[in-house]
Amino acid sequence: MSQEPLLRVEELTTHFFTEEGVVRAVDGISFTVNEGEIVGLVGESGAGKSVAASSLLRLVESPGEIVGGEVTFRGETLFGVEERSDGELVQRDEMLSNATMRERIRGREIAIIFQDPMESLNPVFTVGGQLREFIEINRDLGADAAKREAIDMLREVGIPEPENRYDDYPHQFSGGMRQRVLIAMALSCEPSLIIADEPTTALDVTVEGQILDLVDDLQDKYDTSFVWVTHDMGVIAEICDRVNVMYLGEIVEQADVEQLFYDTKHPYTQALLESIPRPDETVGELSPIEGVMPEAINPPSGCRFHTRCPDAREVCVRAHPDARDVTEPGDPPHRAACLMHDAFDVGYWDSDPIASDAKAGFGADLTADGGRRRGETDE
Ligand SMILES: Nc1ncnc2c1ncn2[C@@H]1O[C@H](COP(=O)(O)OP(=O)(O)OP(=O)(O)O)[C@@H](O)[C@H]1O
Ligand code: NI
Repeated sequence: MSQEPLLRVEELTTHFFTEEGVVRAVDGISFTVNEGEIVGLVGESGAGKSVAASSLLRLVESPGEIVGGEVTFRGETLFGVEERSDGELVQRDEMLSNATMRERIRGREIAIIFQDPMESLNPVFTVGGQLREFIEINRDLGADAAKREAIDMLREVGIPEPENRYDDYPHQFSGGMRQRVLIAMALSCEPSLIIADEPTTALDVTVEGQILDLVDDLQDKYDTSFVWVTHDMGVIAEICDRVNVMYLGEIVEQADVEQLFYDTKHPYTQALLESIPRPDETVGELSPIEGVMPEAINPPSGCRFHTRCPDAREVCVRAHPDARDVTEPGDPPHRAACLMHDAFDVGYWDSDPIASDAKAGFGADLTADGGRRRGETDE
């Protein structure tokens, strides 16, 4: 596509300056979102997904700071720094002001939905009242028109009898219903982009499935683009068009969902895929990822995944792979940051394999399911 993407993220870098050291939460990530696309950001806990999501809207709080890179939305600069001749990083002139971000971008053009609806809904006000007020403020509608719109939106996201539920308080709604309310709120200003940070993670699978179906339908209807944050490859498979796999602040693989699942180019993606049930495999083949993700304060040298990678070789300890083009002929663009690909040409195949946590089984009891090792899964 030659068209400028809706959202373009280049080398975005967000660090936390803590007493223990600098946490490199997001360390130079680049990706795009085109009109009408659902783009996934997937990785384990601590990978940097949430920090990346909030960085897009400049919502990072101290001691965190966006220290590099660029974010543009429809060609406008949401964030951008440049290096002055004396080496100092300064904000670019065209970067939108805080007031513009607050008044025009956030909520209106780009909405964000968080995992916990109770953080976004005020428990002392009614659900309908909050939705109405949000619509009044952001769409310059009068109270009556905003109320009608609020009820329509509640109906749209599948709240039964919305006129009757309008005056209920958040605690009178189930978790799934509250999440639907947040989706209604996000959609009510007809934004071009919605950033969703694990909005279905706290829900049971049935309700999660219903919400993902709803998002799919609404996306078709409104042509809204999404950045969808999740740690769950199953969710990625269900709704995403393109996917970015994150590990320790970096994007290690980037591809269309089809290629990511069936022509996987990074061992970390492979490991994530092996840890979820797939319709084409039996449950017995499930294996949790070995080891725990290291700290982002002091990431491993070379490839950050080498300490857990089943394919790690000596060269992986030394050479840091930036993502490169590994697209197969005839396929859509595919990038991966793994030294085993020809694109890197660092002598991976001549390098000696090393023992990683994965091979030693070390740290296996720290995996989410309480320590089954590769090959020990239930039949
Ligand atoms: N306020 C903070 N101060 C210091 N470090 C932080 C802060 N917030 C996040 N981090 C660190 O940034 C890194 C990325 O965190 P982030 O919340 O983005 O991970 P995530 O991928 O969203 O994980 P999860 O799936 O658990 O939500 C982690 O190492 C985390 O400890
Ligand atoms: Ni998160």
